[in-house]
Amino acid sequence: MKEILLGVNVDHVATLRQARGTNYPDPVHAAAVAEHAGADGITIHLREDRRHIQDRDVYVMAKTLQTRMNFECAVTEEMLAIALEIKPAYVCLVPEKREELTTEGGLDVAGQKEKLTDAVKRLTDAGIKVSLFIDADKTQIDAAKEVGAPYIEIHTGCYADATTDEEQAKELARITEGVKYAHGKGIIVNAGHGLHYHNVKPIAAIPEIYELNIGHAIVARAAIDGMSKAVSDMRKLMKEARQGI
Ligand SMILES: CC(=O)[C@@H](O)[C@H](O)COP(=O)(O)O
Ligand SMILES: NCC(=O)COP(=O)(O)O
Repeated sequence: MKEILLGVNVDHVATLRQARGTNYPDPVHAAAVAEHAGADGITIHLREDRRHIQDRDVYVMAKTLQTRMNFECAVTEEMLAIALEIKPAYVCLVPEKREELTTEGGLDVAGQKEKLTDAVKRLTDAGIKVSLFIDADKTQIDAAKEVGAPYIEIHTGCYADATTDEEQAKELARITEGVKYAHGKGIIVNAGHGLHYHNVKPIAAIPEIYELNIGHAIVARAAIDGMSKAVSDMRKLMKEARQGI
């Protein structure tokens, strides 16, 4: 069965740095260690409120990453200008609310097709592969196809936040159906948000998923075991899931 790729999100290395306004820990350093440990790519989310990743981190990583950058950002002129300047391999357009603790849901593509068609075209014309961070919802998947996005990233937050086995099974079924529906339409399907060492395998086992973007849980594990082991342990779980172990 095809290997599933791992994008390591280093946002929360920057959260620890911002907590004290120091210059350590450096997400640039963390990204290099994650790449050495086998990460297939590095994801960073430059939020409008700069609560964790800073502009400096983006510009430095644009020069130092050995794998590839998945630049997550809101659909604003400010962020599109930065993306068009650094030209990362990937841009993932995500919804953002300043008051949110973390990303709460998927982008409403269906409700802003014209704006997203324009953003996707501008980024694609610059040679950037565009992904849309959406819920496992057929209307949103159809809209993603309509606006020309070659990739989507299915939001796995409700699956991760489920409080009962029944709810988690229902969310897994919903994600699985959405992944297969999108794949059937020729979209390359990633997934992420809230995945950790005890819930990743059922998602990684979905054969049509191309890549998982995982951050908070890896950074948390790195605080105990180090980034290298945190990344290699996650990759091992994902590989086992694909092998049906
Ligand atoms: C879009 C997504 O799921 C992640 O990038 C998530 O946003 C991590 O960053 P926060 O924890 O700041 O939301
Ligand atoms: N798009 C998901 C991501 O980049 C990481 O989300 P999380 O693992 O930090 O919840």
